[in-house]
Amino acid sequence: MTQSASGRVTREKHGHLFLIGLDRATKRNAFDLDMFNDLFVAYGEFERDSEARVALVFAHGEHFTGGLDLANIGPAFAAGWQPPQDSCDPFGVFGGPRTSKPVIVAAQGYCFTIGIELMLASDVCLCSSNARFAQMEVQRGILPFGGATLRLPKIAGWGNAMRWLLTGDEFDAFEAYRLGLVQEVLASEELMPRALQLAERIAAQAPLGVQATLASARQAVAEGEAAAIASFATQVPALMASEDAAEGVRAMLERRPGNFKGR
Ligand SMILES: CC(C)(COP(=O)([O-])OP(=O)(O)OC[C@H]1O[C@@H](n2cnc3c(N)ncnc32)[C@H](O)[C@@H]1OP(=O)(O)O)[C@@H](O)C(=O)NCCC(=O)NCCSC(=O)C[C@@H](O)C[N+](C)(C)C
Repeated sequence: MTQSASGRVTREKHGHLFLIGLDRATKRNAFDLDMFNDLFVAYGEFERDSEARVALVFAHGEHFTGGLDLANIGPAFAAGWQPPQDSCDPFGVFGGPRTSKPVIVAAQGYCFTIGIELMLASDVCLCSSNARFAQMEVQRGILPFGGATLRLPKIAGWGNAMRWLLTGDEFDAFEAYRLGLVQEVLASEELMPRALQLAERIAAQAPLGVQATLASARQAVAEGEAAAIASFATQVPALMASEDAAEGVRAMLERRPGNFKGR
């Protein structure tokens, strides 16, 4: 396991998995500027790591995050914060590229504001049954500018999103499931084993196919179906000509799992 420059974000590799851990547990993993920057850097490392196929973001300690450490980070935003060099944007709203590979989030305990927004920008999210969520910016005199206004109405529907965005009230794991924010609710001790299992399952699939699937779905959501359909013209021939597509056919005929290389 390696630590980020500030010691706030751990990185660990398990085969094709890239584990990113929020590590400021004594402060309920509240994001100060160092931690915020380090998360961007960790996503950049994941993106550039040719062996890493899936990232799993989790939190050390009992809570995912208590949100932004406003006193520390507020001035940086007021001064026009810019992403660190060679980083990727975990939220997809702060500038810089997003990672092209899938990200799974496993959350427990408090999962406030930026924690929800990290989930909304990720691909599959799990939480433990003790998780508590709140997008509480309106209680702090600001708005959720980390993606919740863009994405929660899309996944949860207008009224469901406004119920929580306009009050900042807390909601529980089962409401998060109903809203579509998380795909599974688990007992605390099952959270990480299940998240790892799911990450392994995705990592075992053909990487180029996984990334193309993600890119196509993202494009359809952001730019509409016509744009995503137009991209098939380049995506499909490139994938069909890949070594992994040939291996996929061989594996099917030989009735065995594919052994994919990502090329
Ligand atoms: C999370 C919490 C419910 C936990 O309560 P607890 O009783 O279990 O623990 P605690 O004693 O309150 O906290 C433990 C330590 O953790 C610190 N801490 C907890 N949350 C923090 C936070 N958000 N910022 C800084 N420190 C925070 C506490 O100050 C404290 O530090 P200390 O031991 O040195 O006194 C409680 O601490 C709390 O309400 N924290 C504040 C939550 C909050 O207001 N978060 C900011 C919301 S606004 C926000 O996130 C901005 C966001 O919109 C930006 N973006 C759009 C980009 C996402």
